[in-house]
Amino acid sequence: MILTVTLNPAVDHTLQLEDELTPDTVARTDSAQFDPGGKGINVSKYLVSLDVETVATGYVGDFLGRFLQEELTARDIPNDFVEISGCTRLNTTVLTPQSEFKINQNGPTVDEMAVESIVETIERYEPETVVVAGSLPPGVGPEILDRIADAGSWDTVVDVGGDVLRKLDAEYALCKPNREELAAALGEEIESLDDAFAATRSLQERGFERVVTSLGGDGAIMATPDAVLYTPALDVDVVDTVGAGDALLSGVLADRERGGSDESALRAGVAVASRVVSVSGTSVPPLDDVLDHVDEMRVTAH
Ligand SMILES: O=P(O)(O)OC[C@@]1(O)O[C@H](CO)[C@@H](O)[C@@H]1O
Repeated sequence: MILTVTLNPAVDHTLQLEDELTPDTVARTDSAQFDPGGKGINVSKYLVSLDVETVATGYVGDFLGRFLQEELTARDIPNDFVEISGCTRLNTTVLTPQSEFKINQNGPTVDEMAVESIVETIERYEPETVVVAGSLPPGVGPEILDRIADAGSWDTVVDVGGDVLRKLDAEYALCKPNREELAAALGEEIESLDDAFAATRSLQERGFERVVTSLGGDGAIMATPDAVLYTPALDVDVVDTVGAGDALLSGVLADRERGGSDESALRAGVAVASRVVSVSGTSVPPLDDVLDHVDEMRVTAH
């Protein structure tokens, strides 16, 4: 079972505008979409649709926290959250014909006591894999990741900011940065695909068993102890890219859970991400047939 930990969940508010935003002018729209979100929660949402057993945990508070839990339960996403006193954040995406604007709140402050409650929640489920994904809320430092990774015999997967990645000491089975997070983790510029291959390998050598780098429209890279693999993205119409990295990670984890090879896990990740960018916000498109043609996808070694 894959348990996801979202330390800083969000309600994702998505607004679609027919015109570009203009300063000092009121924009109006009929569309408003609210999805339970935050990176780990999204992974659980996609895993449920991929038929993989999962539970989502993390910190929630106040009316947006209640909304988030109710929505997950209504969508049959198993969840078990730790309640805190602050209010869960509202993250807003504005889609205009030309652009995608994303505004994330920093989130409520979490106190020391709540750290142990999360560890106890994880232990209760005895998961094989724990995925810790998304930003750290105010009050919580990178130590929480090592605490979670060292608390049990599960494989720990991290999808956190590049500066946080530099501060980890425990053993991690997999790390999923995007291009910017990879650059921040290494303190290097990543301009070309070749730079990204070398940087993914460097991060893997710094203590992660595997690193999967999401490159948006350029596809994804996986560095394993033996190889650096690359799969280009599929050619699809993109509505918005919110949740694409989470979808990539879900595909990789779902395939690994079924005993797939590194190549097939990378293909599955790119296939799921390519499907998720075709819907707005972090809603879940049908994923039951998404892995049907992955064998036809190209994987190259670098
Ligand atoms: O502020 P963070 O935690 O880095 O990212 C949060 C977030 O942008 O990530 C998800 C998409 O990946 C959204 O559901 C959510 O709003």
